[in-house]
Amino acid sequence: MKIFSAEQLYEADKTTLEKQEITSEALMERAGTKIFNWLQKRMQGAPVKFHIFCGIGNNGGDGLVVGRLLIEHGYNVHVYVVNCSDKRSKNFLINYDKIKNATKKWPSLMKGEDDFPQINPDDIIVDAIFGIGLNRCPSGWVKNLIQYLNRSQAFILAIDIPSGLSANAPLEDMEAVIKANHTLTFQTPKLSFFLPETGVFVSNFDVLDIGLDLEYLQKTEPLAQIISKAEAQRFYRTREKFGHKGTYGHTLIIAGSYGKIGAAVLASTAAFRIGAGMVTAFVPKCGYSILQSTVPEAMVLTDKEEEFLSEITYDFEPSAIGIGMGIGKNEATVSALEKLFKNNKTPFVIDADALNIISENRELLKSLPKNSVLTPHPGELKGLVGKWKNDYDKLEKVKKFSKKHGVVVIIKGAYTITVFNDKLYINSSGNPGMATAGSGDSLSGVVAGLLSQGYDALLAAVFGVYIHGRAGDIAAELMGYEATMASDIIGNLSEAYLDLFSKEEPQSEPMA
Ligand SMILES: NC(=O)C1=CN([C@@H]2O[C@H](COP(=O)(O)OP(=O)(O)OC[C@H]3O[C@@H](n4cnc5c(N)ncnc54)[C@H](O)[C@@H]3O)[C@@H](O)[C@H]2O)[C@@H](O)CC1
Ligand SMILES: Nc1ncnc2c1ncn2[C@@H]1O[C@H](COP(=O)(O)OP(=O)(O)O)[C@@H](O)[C@H]1O
Ligand SMILES: [K+]
Repeated sequence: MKIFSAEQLYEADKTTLEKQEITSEALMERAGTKIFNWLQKRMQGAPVKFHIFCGIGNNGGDGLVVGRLLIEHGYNVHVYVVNCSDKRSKNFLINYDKIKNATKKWPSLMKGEDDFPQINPDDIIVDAIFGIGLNRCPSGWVKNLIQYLNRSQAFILAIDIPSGLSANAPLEDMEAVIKANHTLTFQTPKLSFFLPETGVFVSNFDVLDIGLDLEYLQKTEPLAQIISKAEAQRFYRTREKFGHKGTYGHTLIIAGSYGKIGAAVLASTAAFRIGAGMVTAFVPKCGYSILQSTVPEAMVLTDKEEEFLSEITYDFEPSAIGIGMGIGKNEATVSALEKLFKNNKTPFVIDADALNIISENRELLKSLPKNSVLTPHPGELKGLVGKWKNDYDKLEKVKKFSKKHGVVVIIKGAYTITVFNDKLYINSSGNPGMATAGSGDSLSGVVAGLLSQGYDALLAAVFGVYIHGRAGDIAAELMGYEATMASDIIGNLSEAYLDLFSKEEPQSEPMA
């Protein structure tokens, strides 16, 4: 699924009106009806009280449509106009008249704090104050209203986007945003939903298809692409009947130091489970018997040093190298890394301490093999690209870094984002149960294992992140978030593969 900017959505809106020969009023009715149907399906006429807060633009117009439809179906509804300006939009005004014709209970005009209504914790708030047309931070009594609604404990359903949040621009005032319990967004989710600073205001969301022009949506280059099952299915490469272990490559995992040999175990196992034909682990001497007994399928090479890596030598041609997990930052390791980078054209996955070493020895950036996949968590990323002002600034910095060094960067976290040049791929799988030691090591093994099977760097990154997250989801379904450990994620890579082509259970009946 594509993510479009607010500007592109306005353009899509315009194209839709022209091509479908409908009025903007009809499109708003369509959008409001979708919201109403969503609510009706869940509420089934329940006598709960709805408070609908409408701004004076088209987001407010949507709120008025929802209010009218709820009233017509007998719900207990109170509609408020958050009257922050006289510049009401045309479709707001049309729907303001329509709601006045539908009920004697006209919307209340709010002009300040004195007009704030009483809201009980078991009421429902519909937030239609601002949509994607937000052009400045909410301030004054409108900001106070937003805070008042957030404090109410009532369930907040945001229309299109929580009011105060921009679709694709940074947040200026954290205190002036609706903290929605659920958001119903039109046509495509907005970029802000997926970034840690702004995503917290959205929590859950559903996308409602309002039938914007398909051709426009298909041909327009999006801000970002969401990777879910449908995309992952397209990336998957089938195993050949006459394939042999050589066909699926030989992954070299260079990892571990004294006390952190587990990182090598996890990455090597993950590389096998994702389908690498062979795996060799290169570890300090102290890792030898650990590797041989925990991953008997792997071959093991050891450094001359007992506790850390100092000279990386091997006598075969790996098809991919995963390096850095748990290696520490010993001086000897730094020069071993430098030599390895300079003398290699093998596809690399670079993780953890290898990233920290690069950050602290910037000249290493020059010998970074092109098309490497870098897998930083936020702390490691800061070392690579410097501090950022906000999440949007972070994305720009990473795009620049990716372009300059010709590498793929996986920004790990909830909604891991893979960046290649100026393209963004947002992962949809994964869960907070994966916030556990070693889950990053297993991701590095997964991506290295895919590279060695011939997936190119970008595909290995994007597909690997999806499958890893899906394995984490399946693990968490079985064990719960808290109990999930990195080895459970690896153990469920098999299920994640099988799930890729399993028939989807129907999740809900089609909307009325
Ligand atoms: N583009 C589309 O495809 C569709 C959009 N629709 C709705 O239209 C919305 C966008 O409508 P609009 O462009 O009218 O914009 P909004 O309704 O989001 O708000 C814009 C209005 O609020 C004012 N405003 C913005 N920020 C403010 C602030 N901080 N304090 C006070 N006033 C502020 C603006 O000056 C303008 O008058 C969408 O979010 C969606 O809900 C739907 O009706 C259906 C189709
Ligand atoms: N809240 C979350 N939701 C989804 N995925 C998460 C979440 N927290 C962590 N993850 C995933 O878990 C992995 C953690 O990696 P990392 O921090 O490097 O762990 P470690 O260094 O301990 O191996 C990443 O793939 C990340 O995307
Ligand atoms: K809103």
